[in-house]
Amino acid sequence: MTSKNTLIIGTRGSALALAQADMVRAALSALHPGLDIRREIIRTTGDRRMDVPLADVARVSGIVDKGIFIKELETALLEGRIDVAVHSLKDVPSELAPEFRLPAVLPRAAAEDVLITKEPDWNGRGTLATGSVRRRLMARTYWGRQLRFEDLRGNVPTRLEKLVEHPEWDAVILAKAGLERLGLYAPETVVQGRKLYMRPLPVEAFIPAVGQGIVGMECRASDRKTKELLAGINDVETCACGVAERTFLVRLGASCSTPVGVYACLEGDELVLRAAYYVPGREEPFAVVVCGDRNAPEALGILAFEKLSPN
Ligand SMILES: NCc1[nH]cc(CCC(=O)O)c1CC(=O)O
Repeated sequence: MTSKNTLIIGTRGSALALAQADMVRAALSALHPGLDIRREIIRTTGDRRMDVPLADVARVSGIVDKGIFIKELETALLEGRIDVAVHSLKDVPSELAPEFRLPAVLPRAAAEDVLITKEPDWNGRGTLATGSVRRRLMARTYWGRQLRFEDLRGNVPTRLEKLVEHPEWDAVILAKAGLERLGLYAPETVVQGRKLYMRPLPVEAFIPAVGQGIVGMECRASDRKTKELLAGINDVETCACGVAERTFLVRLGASCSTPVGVYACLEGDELVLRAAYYVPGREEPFAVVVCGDRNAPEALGILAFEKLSPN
C-alpha cells in the first residue's frame, strides 16, 4: 500500500468501470471503516483505440497478445500510482504476469447475454451488430445462417444509441451485468425516443464469456497488506466459478479474441461448467458440460478441456 491508511483504487473511466470501482470501494469500507480509499482514473489502450475493431486493437497497438483494457492499470500498479486495479474479469487475461495477483472477486451479477431489439418478437432475420466473435458464432448457431453482422464497439450506453442510430440494424447483444449495473436493464425501454426490447438469452445456448458478470481486483504480488485487505471481501463461490472458467481457458490456450464461451455455476453442492469452442471452418462448436466438486474448481476446468468434443 502507498501509505499506512490510504488505499488507491485504479479504474477505467467508463460509467460501468466507475460503477464497479464504487462497488469495490463500498465493500472495502464496510469492512474497514477507517480506511481512506481514493480513486484514480486510468485511460487504457482499449479506451483510446476506438478507430479499429476490438479484435485488432492489440495488434495495431503493439500489445503482444492480450489485455488491452488492463495494461495501463498494471503499469500504474507497478509504479505505485494505485494499489488495486478494478476490472471486469472478462477483460483480464487468464494468466497473470508473476508480479500480479487477483486476490478477490465481488459476488457475481447475472452472467448471461441479453438480446436487445427494435421489434418485440425478433426472429433472427436481418442484422445483428456485435464486435464479439463469440456472440456472432453463437448467434449463427442459434438463429441460422441468414443472419448478417455489423461491427459494434463503444461503452454500453453508446452501443444502445448506435442501435437506434442505424436504421438497418435490428439487434445488439450485451452482457446483462453491465446493463444492470448502469440501471439500463428493462424488458422494455426507450433510447433516444425509440422503443427497445431486452430479453436474456439462455446460458445453455449462449454460453457467456469467461468471467462475465464478475468484478475482479488485482494488486501487486509483493503487496501483502493489500492482498489481505482484498482477501477479506472475496466471494468464495464466485471465485470458484471464475477459477474453473479461467483454468479451462488456459488449457485451451485461448486469448481474448478466441470464440469460446465458458460458464460455471453452483447447482446445489456441485460446480457445473459449460463450454463451447468454435474452430475455423466448422459451424458447430466443440461443446461440453461437466460437474464436480465445488472445492476443486481447477480440476473441473481441466476435466472440461479433456472432455471437449464435437457438438
Ligand atoms: N467486453 C466489454 C465488457 N466487459 C465487461 C462487460 C460487462 C460486465 C461484465 O460482463 O462483467 C462488457 C460489456 C458487454 O460485453 O456487454
